[in-house]
Amino acid sequence: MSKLRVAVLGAKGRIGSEAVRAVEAAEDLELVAALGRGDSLEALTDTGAQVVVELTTPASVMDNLDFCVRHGIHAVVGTTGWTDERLAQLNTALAASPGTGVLIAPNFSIGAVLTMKFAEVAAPYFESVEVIELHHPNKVDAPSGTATRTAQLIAAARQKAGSAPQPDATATGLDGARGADVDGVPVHAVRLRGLLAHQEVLLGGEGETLTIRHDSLHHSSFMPGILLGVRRVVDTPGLTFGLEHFLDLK
Ligand SMILES: NC(=O)C1=CN([C@@H]2O[C@H](COP(=O)(O)OP(=O)(O)OC[C@H]3O[C@@H](n4cnc5c(N)ncnc54)[C@H](O)[C@@H]3O)[C@@H](O)[C@H]2O)C=CC1
Ligand SMILES: O=C(O)C1=N[C@H](C(=O)O)C[C@H](O)C1
Repeated sequence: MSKLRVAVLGAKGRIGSEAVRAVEAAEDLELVAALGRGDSLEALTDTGAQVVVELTTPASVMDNLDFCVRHGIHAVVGTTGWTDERLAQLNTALAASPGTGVLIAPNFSIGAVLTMKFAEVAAPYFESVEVIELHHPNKVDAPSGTATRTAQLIAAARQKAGSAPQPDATATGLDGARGADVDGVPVHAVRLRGLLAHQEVLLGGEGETLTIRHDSLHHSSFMPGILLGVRRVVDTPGLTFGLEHFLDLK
């Protein structure tokens, strides 16, 4: 059986360099391009890449995906910064390129995907819920894509269940002290040397709290999810948002 031809964008970055090694080590995949900032995207078509793993920056991802989708190259995207407007733009591009698949995964690690799922399930059973994400200080975006997605899933689950707004008597204080408001869920971002990627979901009810915590201790935690995405996206046209759809965890 012929190997899937894979390219990595952001190949010199923290996660991109790990992804290069993971693709090289996979027997069913062939790394045909490893591109960094300033490299021409023509290398993707020249080398016949079938799937691109996009791990760059929120500022670069849209142009890169536009090129891939226009050329019928599937993409597995870990880069953050997704908004409704960006997703609509991507969906429009995909509609013009039937058969092309794009997976956007706010987080590729199985523990983080499960954290989101557990938080979604638990959220309607508690009065209060807040998200704290903790990352290395070189991260350019805040809050993290994972925390934003977690808060959105929590908010949707609470709305569906008819949950009341969260109790919060805060009337005065410093701007930002209560975190960012993502669909009514407070999200707090910590940047600390020594950390990699961590998240806590704090849930509180009468006389009890529940804490769901996940820690990515090494970039290797994201590799099984990236490889799964590469293998599945080629048979999944259109936009898939969240690795849970490839884990039968919806
Ligand atoms: N979904 C997930 O599980 C994960 C997602 N990420 C996300 O992946 C992205 C990258 O994270 P890091 O590796 O930590 O950042 P990084 O800054 O270490 O790496 C990004 C790399 O992309 C390169 N780059 C920028 N524009 C480019 C372009 N147009 N073409 C090719 N390369 C380009 C940069 O020069 C840099 O080497 C971030 O958005 C981060 O949040 C990171 C870890 C896990
Ligand atoms: O920048 C990172 O490191 C990470 N980014 C992703 C995010 O913003 O959620 C995934 C993970 O948290 C690591």
